[in-house]
Amino acid sequence: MITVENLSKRYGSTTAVHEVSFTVEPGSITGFLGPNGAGKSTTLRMLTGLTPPTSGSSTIAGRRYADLPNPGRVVGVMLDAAAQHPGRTGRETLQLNASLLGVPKTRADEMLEAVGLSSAAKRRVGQYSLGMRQRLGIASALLGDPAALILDEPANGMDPEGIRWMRGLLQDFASRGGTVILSSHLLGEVQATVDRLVVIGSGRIVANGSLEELLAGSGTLVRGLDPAGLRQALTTAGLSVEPLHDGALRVDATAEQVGRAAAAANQILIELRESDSAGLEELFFQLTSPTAVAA
Ligand SMILES: Nc1ncnc2c1ncn2[C@@H]1O[C@H](COP(=O)(O)OP(=O)(O)OP(=O)(O)O)[C@@H](O)[C@H]1O
Repeated sequence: MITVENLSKRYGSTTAVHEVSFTVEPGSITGFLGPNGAGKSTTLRMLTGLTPPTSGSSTIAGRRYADLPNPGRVVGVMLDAAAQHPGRTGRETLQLNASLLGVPKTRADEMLEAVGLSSAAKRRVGQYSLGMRQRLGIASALLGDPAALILDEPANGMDPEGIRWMRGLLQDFASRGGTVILSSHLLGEVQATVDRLVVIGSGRIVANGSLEELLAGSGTLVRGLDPAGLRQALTTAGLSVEPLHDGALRVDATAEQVGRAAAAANQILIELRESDSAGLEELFFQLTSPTAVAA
């Protein structure tokens, strides 16, 4: 289990992370979602002892990262796949990391196999694509056979096939009781992979729950020919309405309730969809927009 309690980080007058708290349970994959600059990397760096927090604390398997005697055997970390030494081959990279961790060097080839890089084992990392470096980073994180994984933007640079592959690998890891947190700035990239979401905007947690809960909470999206008239009609019908951009409205009701209320007021609908991923994406943008966070 990973716990984060009231973590804050200030850089001078900039608050990068403000009182962030959440837990990541074993057997689950949590997506840590937020736009660029939201505070994801800073939070993950604090969690892995690379950045000292201004206040607050975090633990992995019940201990602070700095107190883990051999952290790589407890938690696999990939924060910057591009940071691997470009002059070493994939195999050398993993063999070196294996010796640092105190695991047999043979683990290197096993992990290369596990991430589909066996045929590129002897190539220099500098010649790897970003997607291949992500795979190598994941292999490196898995070397110590840890119970938890912390991955910063692992899908970045991966093609759809790579993302599908990663999904299978992480779901298998979690199904064996592993704890996974992975960050992303794109909901669509991780939506099919994660069970839970922690959404961060401008350094603050703005949503936290299972994908199901958040989907249900995203309500119904509706758009009408006459946005103001439609809003009025829905409000009059007693429904809770939140205007989104482009004249769309988010309503805390089923599509049928929205359709009926609109029909009763002779409002013409041009779009009506219930709590699907598009609705969640919209909600995500709403939640993380600077104005929403400031409100
Ligand atoms: N070392 C630093 N010094 C000063 N400000 C920093 C430092 N590191 C991060 N920040 C600021 O903290 C905020 C959060 O940055 P962070 O990198 O954690 O965001 P992020 O969600 O990971 O974004 P991205 O997806 O772009 O990596 C940003 O405003 C950033 O400019």
